[in-house]
Amino acid sequence: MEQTEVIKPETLDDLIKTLHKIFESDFINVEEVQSIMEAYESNPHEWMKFAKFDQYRYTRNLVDEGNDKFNLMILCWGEGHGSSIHDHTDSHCFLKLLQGQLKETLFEWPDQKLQGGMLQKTQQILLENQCAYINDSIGLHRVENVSHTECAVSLHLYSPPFQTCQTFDQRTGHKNSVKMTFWSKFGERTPYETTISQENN
Ligand SMILES: N[C@@H](CS(=O)O)C(=O)O
Ligand SMILES: [Fe+2]
Repeated sequence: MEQTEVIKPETLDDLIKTLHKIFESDFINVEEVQSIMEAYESNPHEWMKFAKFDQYRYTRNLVDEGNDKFNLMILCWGEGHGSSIHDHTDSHCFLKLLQGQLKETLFEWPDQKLQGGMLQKTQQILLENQCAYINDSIGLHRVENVSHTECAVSLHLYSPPFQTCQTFDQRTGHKNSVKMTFWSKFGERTPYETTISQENN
C-alpha cells in the first residue's frame, strides 16, 4: 500500500491543510491519517479559541468542515465527564489528545442473547498527542475523562461527516438514535435553540 512520508505539521492550520489534501482522494489510508494527527504537537495557543467548556457535560466544537469530506472538531471534557456507549455511523473516527488524558473502553456490538450486560473488549488510557482510531467494524466505545482534577481536550476527525449516532444501554444493549450538536462553530458559541438536544453524554 502506498504510504506517503509523514511530514510533521508545525501548526494546527498546517495539520488542517494537510488533512484537506489527504481527503481529496476517495481512498483513505487510516495509518497515514493517524500518523499525521499524532505528529502534530499540541500547542494550546493554536486551539484555545475552539476549546469551550460546559459545567455539566463534554462539548463538541466544530473547527473545520473539511470540504464536506470530513468534520474536524475539538471536544472539551470537564472532570468526570464521559460519553455514553455509541457507534460512529459507518464513518472513520480519529481521536487525538490535545490536553490531559481520556479513557477509551471498547465494547462489542450487542447481540440477541445478551446476558449480564454488553461485552467489554479492551480499555486504554490515551495520553497527550496520541491518536486513536475506531469505526463500526471495530466496535463501539465509551470515552471518559476519569480525572477529578484535570480537564481534557481532544481533536476528532470524522469522515464522512455525520449528525446522528446510536447510543447503547450497557445493561440491556438497547439502542437509541441521537442527534449530535455543536456547542460552538469556528470559535463562536452556537445559538441556544440548536444545542438543546445533545444526548450522547
Ligand atoms: N464520538 C463522540 C466522542 S467520543 O470521544 O467518543 C462524539 O463525537 O461526540
Ligand atoms: Fe466516539
